[in-house]
Amino acid sequence: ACASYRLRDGVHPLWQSPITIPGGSRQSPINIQWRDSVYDPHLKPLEIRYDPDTCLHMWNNGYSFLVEFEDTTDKSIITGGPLENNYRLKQFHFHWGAVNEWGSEHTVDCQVFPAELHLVHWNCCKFESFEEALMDENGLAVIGVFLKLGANHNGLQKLVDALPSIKYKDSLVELEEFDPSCLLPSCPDYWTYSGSLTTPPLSESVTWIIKKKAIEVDEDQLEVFRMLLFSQAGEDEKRMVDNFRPLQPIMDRTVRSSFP
Ligand SMILES: NS(=O)(=O)c1ccc(S(=O)(=O)NCc2cccs2)s1
Ligand SMILES: [Zn+2]
Repeated sequence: ACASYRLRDGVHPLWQSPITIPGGSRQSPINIQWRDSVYDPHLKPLEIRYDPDTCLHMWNNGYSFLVEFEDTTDKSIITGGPLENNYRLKQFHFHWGAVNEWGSEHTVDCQVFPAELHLVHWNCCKFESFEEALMDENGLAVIGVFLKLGANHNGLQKLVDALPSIKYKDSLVELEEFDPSCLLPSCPDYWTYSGSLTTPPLSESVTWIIKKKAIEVDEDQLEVFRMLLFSQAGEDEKRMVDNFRPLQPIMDRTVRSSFP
């Protein structure tokens, strides 16, 4: 197990609820032990087709900030990789720390990153809606991308510039087109495993696809994430930081890699 600054068991400050659920056998996030992952030569390349015109708005939901997409057509989908069907993009969001020393949800060989991006998709072949897909073990697919400190990320800056307008919980700002592909590393390599949502309802319905390569963002960009608030306008201000769930036990799961 990883030596961690993180809260292990008990109550997580973010949700004031137990952070492990009784009977959970495939909870997320987990530590990905590189040497324990198994190369699966049958894994296909992930196919990602996002249409920037499906971008709707960005809002602060009191856990993170999320960019939501119009998911009534197959305009923005992923397929291939470990997936049997097409999955429609619904939203993406981030998790980050109060400081650069931690913030990601998943870790690799116990290495934490300052932040992690999640692109959330639902199985539009088998279900009519995200809410329906949420209830099925193959209902959701989330792509995880680690953020590391480095150069300013030009594509991310467009979102960063709009964050001050959604400082408070439940605030929203319209976005014109945004192409989330700019937030993906060019390297196709990924790990994949069966897991769950990392916030309530913690549904065990997620095929996780964790990109091996991180994207670079600069410190100023992360500092703008940290000026968001968990709290609503008029409440006493609670900075939105450390919105990550502690590591969960891998139980009897195997992480597969798309690369040898
Ligand atoms: N971290 S994660 O990708 O496993 C998700 C947890 C809940 C999700 S949600 O799609 O139900 N939206 C609500 C949200 C809550 C927090 C950020 S978004 S996505
Ligand atoms: Zn997330």
